[in-house]
Amino acid sequence: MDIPFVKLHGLKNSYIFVDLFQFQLEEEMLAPLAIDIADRNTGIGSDGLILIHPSETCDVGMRIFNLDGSEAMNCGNGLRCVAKYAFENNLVDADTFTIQTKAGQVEAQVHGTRKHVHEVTVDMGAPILQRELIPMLGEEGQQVADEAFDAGEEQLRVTAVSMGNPHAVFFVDNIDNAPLYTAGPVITNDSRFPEGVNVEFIEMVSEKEMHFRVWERGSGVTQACGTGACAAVVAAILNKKSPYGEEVTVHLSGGDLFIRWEKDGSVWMRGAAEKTVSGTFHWEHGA
Ligand SMILES: N[C@@H](CCC[C@H](N)C(=O)O)C(=O)O
Repeated sequence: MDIPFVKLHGLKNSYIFVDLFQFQLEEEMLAPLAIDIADRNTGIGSDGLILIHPSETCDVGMRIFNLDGSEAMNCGNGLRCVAKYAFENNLVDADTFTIQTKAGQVEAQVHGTRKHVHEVTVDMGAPILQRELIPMLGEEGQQVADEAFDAGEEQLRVTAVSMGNPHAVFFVDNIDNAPLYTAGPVITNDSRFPEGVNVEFIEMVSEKEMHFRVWERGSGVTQACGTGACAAVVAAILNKKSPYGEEVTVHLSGGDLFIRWEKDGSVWMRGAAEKTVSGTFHWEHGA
């Protein structure tokens, strides 16, 4: 089977995109295709697969599969890439439009021209803070902010936030010493998070600036995570390290994102999206 694809990335968090406006895939193909196409040794190489599809409720729809073939409900960097692709390929009429995700609807505004969108702002909606909705086991009805968290060799404090997908945020004094490769793969599968969790380590530089590293559920260490950056800024505000309503610069391994959380309202994400490669993936297993 020959599958047309485009590779885009948001701050080097890269995905292979298949446009289902033009090409059809069967449901049972999606998880195995994600594993094969994203494989860095035998496939194209990326952090996962994203499908851009027609939607009955929004201008365009997005589905995201991690490197291990698991499907996630949301992807911030993916949303900016989908917005860039949709506008540059005339799938949408205006520079502001809606995108359907499995976590709900968001609104994106592209910055640039039909030939080249360089930046996208997304209204990511309100964060979900109630423990059982993240979901995280424990006493229901409460927020999880600065709670003691036994991670085996590490005694940490967690703030848990869902941006449609679950995030466990840990503040550290020095990002270079964060236990990303040791605690990351353990916490992501911790039974206190029944659906797994994305794990973020944050060093605050000032009220409006932070360093960020992530171990993503289903993909491992990536260069950036858009929903993770949103969750990190929400966590900083819940812990009174940052103010409501002000843009916070998040320094990720792959570049910067600009995040703002309005009190009792939406989280706004602004950042780059770039296209690098396009072509046809000849998928032996799909033949
Ligand atoms: N990189 C993404 C998040 C992708 C999904 C995540 N690994 C999950 O399983 O929830 C982003 O930019 O938000």
